[in-house]
Amino acid sequence: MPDGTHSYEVGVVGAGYVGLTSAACLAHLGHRVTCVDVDGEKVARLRRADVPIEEPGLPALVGEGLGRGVLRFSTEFADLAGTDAVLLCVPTPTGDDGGADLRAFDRALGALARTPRTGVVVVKSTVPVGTTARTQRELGRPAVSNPEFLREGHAVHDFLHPDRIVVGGTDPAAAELVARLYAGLDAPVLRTAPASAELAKYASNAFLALKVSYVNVLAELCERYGADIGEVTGTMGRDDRIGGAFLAPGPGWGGSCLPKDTRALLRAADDAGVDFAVLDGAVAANAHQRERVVTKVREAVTGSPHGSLRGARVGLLGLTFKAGTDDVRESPAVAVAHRLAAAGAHLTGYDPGASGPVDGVQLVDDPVLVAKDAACIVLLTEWPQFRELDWPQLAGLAEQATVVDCRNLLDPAALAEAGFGYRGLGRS
Ligand SMILES: NC(=O)c1ccc[n+]([C@@H]2O[C@H](COP(=O)([O-])OP(=O)(O)OC[C@H]3O[C@@H](n4cnc5c(N)ncnc54)[C@H](O)[C@@H]3O)[C@@H](O)[C@H]2O)c1
Ligand SMILES: O=c1ccn([C@@H]2O[C@H](COP(=O)(O)OP(=O)(O)O[C@H]3O[C@H](CO)[C@@H](O)[C@H](O)[C@H]3O)[C@@H](O)[C@H]2O)c(=O)[nH]1
Repeated sequence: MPDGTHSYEVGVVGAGYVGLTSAACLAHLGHRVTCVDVDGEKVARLRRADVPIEEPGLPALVGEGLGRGVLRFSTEFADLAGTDAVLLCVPTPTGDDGGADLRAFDRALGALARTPRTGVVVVKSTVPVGTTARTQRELGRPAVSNPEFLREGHAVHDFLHPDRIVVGGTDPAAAELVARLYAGLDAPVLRTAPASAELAKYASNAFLALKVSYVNVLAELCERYGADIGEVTGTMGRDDRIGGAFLAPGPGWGGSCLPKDTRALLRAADDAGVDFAVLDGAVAANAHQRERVVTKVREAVTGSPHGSLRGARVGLLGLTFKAGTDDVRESPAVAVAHRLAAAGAHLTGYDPGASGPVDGVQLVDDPVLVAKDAACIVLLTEWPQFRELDWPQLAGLAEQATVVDCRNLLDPAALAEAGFGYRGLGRS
């Protein structure tokens, strides 16, 4: 262990993006970690160091932990007995009323209640305000809110190099123990009330959503007034108060977190009788953005924003919700695909990482093939390799097609030279 740090017995519940990353990284930081998941098949794979998700650096860390005997996987909560702290990293998806569905979380709490000697309960799942206090009451042992801010595709890096570590607890000894789990990291530890920690997580994700919606509407304005979105955001981003990140227009924000957390925050605001119209607006703008992409495809194929796509061949580049992940949960690319399919288009799609089939899309294993007989190619995910495609070769397969570049990834001049029409977002 590095100087000033202590090795703990740590339990992790849930071996997904957050749980598996936390387990492997905490083992790397010198703790002894037991990770429990209800999915027996996943646990069996992990015991063989076979990591089921695409995250750079994660297979190496899992292999390292298993090899050193400081990381183990189990389906049994009983194996968490004797731990100093247990991190809850189970899903909290959207429920029927838009708020967080806490059924998996409550099942994990029930199992933990029946497991002796499991120390501090660390709430890492994103949960509504009050959940950590309720956990402490129900289990009769200290609970601490410790929200996670890692991004998919950068999970290991973000876990090991966080901007901040939030520790929200009312029991000083428990909060101190949680802070010490991360003693090997160079990051400020923010001690807060549990409610503040819980709300800060939702507030951060909703603010990111707001920022992207803002820029997507700006891109539409740029098109109307002949301005260039890259020049506009380049200017905005130089202002430290605004910051240059999260200013890239796209087909809308998606993924497993921003949409569900925005809905949960709106539900919480509604329950509290607080008008959060600014966030309602961001959600509406996000739905509009998908329609805007479909309208661009109609224009590209028929010359009219209202033209029919029935029978039109459309090629899709990218299906994941962003580049660098295999995750298609709430992917805007998939949402656009479903709208195009409903409008009668025949869809071919390619993605270098997507983890499964997408309804209505015929998947091909070579990106060039999406161009075959296509009237339009829609670039939906910003995989950098799409820039390097042999665009003249694609143009040869597609007769007089237009590329709708929903990530402003490509060079319009190079595409024109290859023989493609080009439409980006907020650029001419
Ligand atoms: N994915 C992210 O980038 C991210 C980042 C920060 C926070 N979060 C939050 O972290 C939580 C987990 O998200 P995730 O993306 O890691 O989920 P995930 O779906 O990738 O993984 C969750 C895992 O929990 C397991 N599980 C479900 N119920 C269980 C139970 N009762 N006992 C034991 N295991 C159980 C599942 O089998 C699954 O392997 C959510 O609250 C999410 O909002 C996610
Ligand atoms: O300038 C931008 C930045 C992002 N996006 C889109 O916004 C969505 C979300 O992207 P990102 O935030 O990178 O994805 P996640 O991996 O889901 O990470 C978010 O959600 C996690 C789960 O809560 C948090 O931990 C992270 O801090 C938070 O960034 C994706 O569809 C992106 O394509 C844009 O369109 N333009």
